[in-house]
Amino acid sequence: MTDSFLSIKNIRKTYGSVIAVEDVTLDIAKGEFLTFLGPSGSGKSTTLFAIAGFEAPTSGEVILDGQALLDIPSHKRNIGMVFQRYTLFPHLTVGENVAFPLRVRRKSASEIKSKVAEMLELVQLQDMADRLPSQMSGGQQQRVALARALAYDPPVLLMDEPLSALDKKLREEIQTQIRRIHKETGVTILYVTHDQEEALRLSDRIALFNQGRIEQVGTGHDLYFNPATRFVAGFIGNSNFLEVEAQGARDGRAKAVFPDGTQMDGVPLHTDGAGNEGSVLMVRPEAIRLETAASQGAGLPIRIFDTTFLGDAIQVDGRTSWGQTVTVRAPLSAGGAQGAGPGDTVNLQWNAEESHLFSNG
Ligand SMILES: Nc1ncnc2c1ncn2[C@@H]1O[C@H](COP(=O)(O)OP(=O)(O)OP(=O)(O)O)[C@@H](O)[C@H]1O
Repeated sequence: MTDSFLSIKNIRKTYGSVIAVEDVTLDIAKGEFLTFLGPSGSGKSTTLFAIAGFEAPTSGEVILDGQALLDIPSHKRNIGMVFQRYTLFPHLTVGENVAFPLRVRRKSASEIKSKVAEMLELVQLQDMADRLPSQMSGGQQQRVALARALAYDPPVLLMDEPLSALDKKLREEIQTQIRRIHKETGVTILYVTHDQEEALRLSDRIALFNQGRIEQVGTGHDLYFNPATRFVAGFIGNSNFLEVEAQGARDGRAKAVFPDGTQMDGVPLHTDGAGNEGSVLMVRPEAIRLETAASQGAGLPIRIFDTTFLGDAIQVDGRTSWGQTVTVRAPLSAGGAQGAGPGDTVNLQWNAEESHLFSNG
């Protein structure tokens, strides 16, 4: 990305012998909504805290709008923050909470008044200015925290799992509000979550963390359809991983040869990250078509051991001749399981470019 607004360069953080963040480099555009997604302990919060100034990284640089941030103390970085635990001042009303950062910045009384009104309207809490935080629900408190963080028009807003304490329905409601507020204000947002659905719903781009590194950065679409590594393919959405040999690698593609001799040409080939042996072919359950043996279609034969009705689709679970389990999601609109059930053998087909080979060999 050429128009980098926030640059994170080679951030590394160690605690004694623990490597919390190994080496993170990332450019974020002005107005972008970028999410750090990844399993617990993968280094998301540590990276965010380095930008916030709560924890100095062991090495690396952070540049915001041309200015080096790491030598500036946290409270002078002018960055907005919203965290998991409600961090409102309990003895101040909602209005006073939102006014707080403006008072610290010595804004005039009239400016504070109009800004507080504007912010409460933005988070749709205009009728609650006089309440205390303890008189509000968790979701409302997080919206006040958001209003307070945005009150002084920070160039960047950092959010660390802000919705993880809320139930699913409330989370989805506030996600919709966060999207709207991002559109209306144009603020650059860095958001941390371990919930892939939340990341897909909110983000322009996602940086997927694993063991202190970013495995891939891209749109949700990129990560879902073009995963760069086995880890990305396994973390986002559902995938089948099948044992395979990759042969005749050429121009980023190879032939997949399964243990039963079934072959598929022209599968996109990726060199996988460290820690994985051999080769696997990854294919999504919904990318697979079923051919019943009667139609004599080619493909990878499996023996079905279970079918499940999912409403709009049938889930078909089967086993290859060498004992690997495969899951297929067969839409009813495309004929569902084609009349096949447990005990039947069917052939699986898919377009080569809708699968991926990950290989270290
Ligand atoms: N103060 C600390 N002392 C020692 N190790 C730490 C410290 N803070 C974090 N770590 C370790 O650094 C690694 C990264 O932690 P971090 O909190 O950044 O992960 P995360 O991806 O944000 O996880 P979560 O989703 O659980 O918050 C973890 O292994 C963690 O145990």
